[in-house]
Amino acid sequence: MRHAHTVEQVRAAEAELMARLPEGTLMQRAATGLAVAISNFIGHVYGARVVLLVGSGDNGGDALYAGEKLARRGAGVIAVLLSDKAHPAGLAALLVAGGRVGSTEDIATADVVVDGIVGIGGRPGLKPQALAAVQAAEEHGVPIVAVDMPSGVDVDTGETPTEHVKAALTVTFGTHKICHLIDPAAAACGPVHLVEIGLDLPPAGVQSLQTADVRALYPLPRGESDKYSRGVLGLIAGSSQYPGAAVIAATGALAGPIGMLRYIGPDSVAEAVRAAHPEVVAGEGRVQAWAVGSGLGDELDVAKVRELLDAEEPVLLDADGLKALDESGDHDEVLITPHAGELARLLGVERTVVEAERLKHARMAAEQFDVTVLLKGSTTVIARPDGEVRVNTNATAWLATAGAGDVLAGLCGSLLAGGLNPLDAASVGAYLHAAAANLASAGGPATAIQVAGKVAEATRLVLLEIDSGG
Ligand SMILES: NC(=O)C1=CN([C@@H]2O[C@H](COP(=O)(O)OP(=O)(O)OC[C@H]3O[C@@H](n4cnc5c(N)ncnc54)[C@H](O)[C@@H]3O)[C@@H](O)[C@H]2O)[C@@H](O)CC1
Ligand SMILES: [K+]
Repeated sequence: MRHAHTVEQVRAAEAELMARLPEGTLMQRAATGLAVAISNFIGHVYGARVVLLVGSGDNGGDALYAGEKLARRGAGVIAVLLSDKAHPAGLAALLVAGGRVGSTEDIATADVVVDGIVGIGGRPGLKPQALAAVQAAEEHGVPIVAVDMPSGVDVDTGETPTEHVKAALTVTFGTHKICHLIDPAAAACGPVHLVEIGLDLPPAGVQSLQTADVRALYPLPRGESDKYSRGVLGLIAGSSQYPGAAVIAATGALAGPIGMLRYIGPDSVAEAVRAAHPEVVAGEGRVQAWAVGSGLGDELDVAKVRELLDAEEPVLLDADGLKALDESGDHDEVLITPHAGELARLLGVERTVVEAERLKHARMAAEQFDVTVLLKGSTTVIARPDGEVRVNTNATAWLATAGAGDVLAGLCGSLLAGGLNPLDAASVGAYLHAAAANLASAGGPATAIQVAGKVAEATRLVLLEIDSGG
């Protein structure tokens, strides 16, 4: 599990640890890890040209001490001081090691720029001198390694209301922060490298499943399992307008853990589903969970969906089905899978607002409708009504293709029917969906059906303990 803590949690853990260690120990741990990560990033140290952007806080201190270590190994290190309060001991150490103070002009010929402008003490945005330095790096194509996080992002929300650094690598300390996992800030981090500094942290409110977590949660068939005990999913999807959605959702569902899929919908669509998957049973019967909504268009039967929402079986509500959701009733076992536009409609706000503040709106909808929300996007945010959040960060941008959401709905529905609770079904489903997309895409385009076709292989790799980069 990858954990992301709030600034307040990190500060408390740091204070507790600092009280037990000699002064400066934590910063030395951070700076040592940072220097190693920078040297790995540029591939050589001797003769490398490193420019540090140094703000007024300890984030700048980390950069200065890392610069000192690189200078001792023969790098040419130049500090651009963005404040007259740059960490005095760190600056002295850099100068003793042979580094020097320079200006924004030095950026043009640098191999790497180190962003020590602000860390967890920073407010969103960049002041003019910092912005000019960052723009110089961008203009000259010099990669930026961010210390702790790209300066200018909102650390605790992942929002980027104004100018911020776009890093090629982020080196963070002790734990991940929320901005590393939630877009749009996550997209500005590049790969995130975690340096352990020994913090003792409380449970995190935002987490991200890794391969081992998915393996531990996945519902496995047992020796005595039959098609019913493995779980039966009822699928209500597709319409004369969008028959393909039913076929694609069924493909996603059958790639999950269920023993049987029942399809309920117009005869012509049922025929298409059974032509693609002869094993599907058409018509009502006992199910362990429902997946409702993909491609229903205006054939949505609101009364029927509300009846299902009020019944005991877990329900996944997708796409057009979301129009049947209201705030009344007990929705403990309901999982909704909107994209930003659908969530915006549910909450009565603009889509752009949801895209800019994804964590906030996923949590808001979860609380307001008393459901688990899976907000689709480049990073998928899954929020429970009690505020617990899981994030899936590994999707390829090639997954933004028609029908991909139907695959996800079928797969998550299948996991619900297999016995997972909505939070686990959503997070395992999002992980395997992204892993399947990575296999299907392999760096190029892929259709939704091709993604669905790779879910079984992605699952096999997870169960065999092979990290497929999902
Ligand atoms: N506290 C610790 O034990 C450790 C801290 N570490 C580093 O220390 C950082 C936190 O240091 P600080 O608490 O000093 O905070 P920062 O280094 O984030 O800097 C805060 C300072 O920047 C100013 N500031 C805020 N927003 C700004 C903006 N947008 N533009 C320009 N200036 C702005 C504030 O007035 C404040 O003086 C961490 O992110 C991490 O890099 C690491 O060394 C690990 C150990
Ligand atoms: K930074």
